[in-house]
Amino acid sequence: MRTGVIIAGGYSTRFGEEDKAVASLAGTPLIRRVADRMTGAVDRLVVNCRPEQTAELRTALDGYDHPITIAEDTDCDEGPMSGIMTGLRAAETEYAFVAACDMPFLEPALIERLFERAGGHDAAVPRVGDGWFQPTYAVYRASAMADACEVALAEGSHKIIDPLFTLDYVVLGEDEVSEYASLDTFENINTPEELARAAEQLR
Ligand SMILES: Nc1nc2c(ncn2[C@@H]2O[C@H](COP(=O)(O)OP(=O)(O)OP(=O)(O)O)[C@@H](O)[C@H]2O)c(=O)[nH]1
Ligand SMILES: [Mg+2]
Repeated sequence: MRTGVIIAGGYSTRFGEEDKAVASLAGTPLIRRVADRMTGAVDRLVVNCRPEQTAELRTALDGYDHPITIAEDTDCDEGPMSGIMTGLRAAETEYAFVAACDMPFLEPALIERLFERAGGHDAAVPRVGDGWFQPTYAVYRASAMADACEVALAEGSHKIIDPLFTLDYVVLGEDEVSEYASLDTFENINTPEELARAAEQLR
């Protein structure tokens, strides 16, 4: 059994007034597009958000066969690492794929590969280009990563990559990633302009 965790507790400040998680990407709420891209590779979903987002996100995610657990932040605005921790704590499977709510071009084949490569380790994470890790497009052993995030947060770190470095992790380099996905798969949406461009790509 595999869980897909979507992190959505951010404030979308670059996006503007609207919560980007529910902004319309070619007619579909962004988070629903992300869930659509995940459901082929996982059995259940966990969505991390702030309590005030829950109703709207549930509506945006209505109608899936996959069970969906909402994991609300108790400490809000603590950054993505805190969201990953909260989401992974709610996962009931050994391994979970984690993605941000603003990555509409997730590739199920690459998600599958990340699960395969994580087996027997604590994490599998892509690294493409100039050494950029993609910790919000990675598979984790849920309890190990949640514990590592808790330690990092307690130490005052908010750098999302810090907990990974304390784990037994496998890196998927650009060559391996490219066998499964185009590098656009890591694109994330921060502004209305980027959302409009993503809609163009989907036409
Ligand atoms: N739980 C939680 N998730 C967060 C937090 N900050 C960001 N995220 C999530 O982490 C992912 C990447 O973050 P950003 O692209 O910076 O999103 P954001 O913080 O909402 O947007 P900006 O305010 O424009 O930076 C998104 O899925 C966010 O929802 C936070 O403080 N708590
Ligand atoms: Mg942010």
